[in-house]
Amino acid sequence: MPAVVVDALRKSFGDVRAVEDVGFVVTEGEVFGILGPNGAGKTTTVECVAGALAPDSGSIRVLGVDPRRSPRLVKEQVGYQLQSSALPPTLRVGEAVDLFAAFYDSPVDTAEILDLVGLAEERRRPYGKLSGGQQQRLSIALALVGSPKVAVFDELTTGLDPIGRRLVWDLVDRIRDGGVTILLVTHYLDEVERLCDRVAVIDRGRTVFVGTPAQLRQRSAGGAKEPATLEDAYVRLLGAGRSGQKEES
Ligand SMILES: Nc1ncnc2c1ncn2[C@@H]1O[C@H](COP(=O)(O)OP(=O)(O)OP(=O)(O)O)[C@@H](O)[C@H]1O
Repeated sequence: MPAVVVDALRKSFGDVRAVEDVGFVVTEGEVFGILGPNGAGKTTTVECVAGALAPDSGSIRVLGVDPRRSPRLVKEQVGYQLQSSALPPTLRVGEAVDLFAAFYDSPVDTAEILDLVGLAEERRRPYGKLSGGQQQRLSIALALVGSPKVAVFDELTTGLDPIGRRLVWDLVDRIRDGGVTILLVTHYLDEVERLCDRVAVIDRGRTVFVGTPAQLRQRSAGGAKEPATLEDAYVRLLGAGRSGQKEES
């Protein structure tokens, strides 16, 4: 059974059509990247998958379950990484994990999860005193507290230094090795190459590509010379959909 199936998803906010027609299938156990320009509809899509938003139309299945029909079941199966700024600065690391653990019937052990994300030593530190990388790793811990089968990470490494990014990448590897399927919204093509088995590219609310990073390169080569980097291939793919707009040199 696929972990996540999104088909013909559509979602508007008032007059703004955030998602027009998005579809993809995520296989169990893979790290699936979601790419696209600012405002393309990536966060709206994953919020629908996590059951945080109700789609206007289209269908979503998470491990075979429709989040609209069984929101509680899906919320138990999906760990959604909270935007880090949402926590009060005086809340201690261990308290934050205990607080989130209280929402689940059988949460993971606080010490175990802090050990996994490398924050065992920071258990008594207030959230506001953590570095950006530590805050991100805490947000990952909070997403995993309920032992989800699917984890959704939205711009996990934005603003982190190279060492912090690598720590988070290693952590994503370990979470995948633990059998969790991961949806990863990102703007970084090096991150995609490092972590993702397959990606969906969303542009102006529509899926314009689904496949492996290698297929993304091949597709945008289109007979011409293969793009030098995955980022070149991605820019070329999106540029092709923008007639009348020229890339700046
Ligand atoms: N709650 C909301 N109310 C009104 N408009 C919204 C809301 N959430 C998103 N939008 C709009 O929907 C569109 C898609 O937003 P979304 O956040 O899904 O894009 P994104 O691809 O995640 O962008 P980014 O890469 O900048 O995070 C944008 O035009 C955005 O302004």
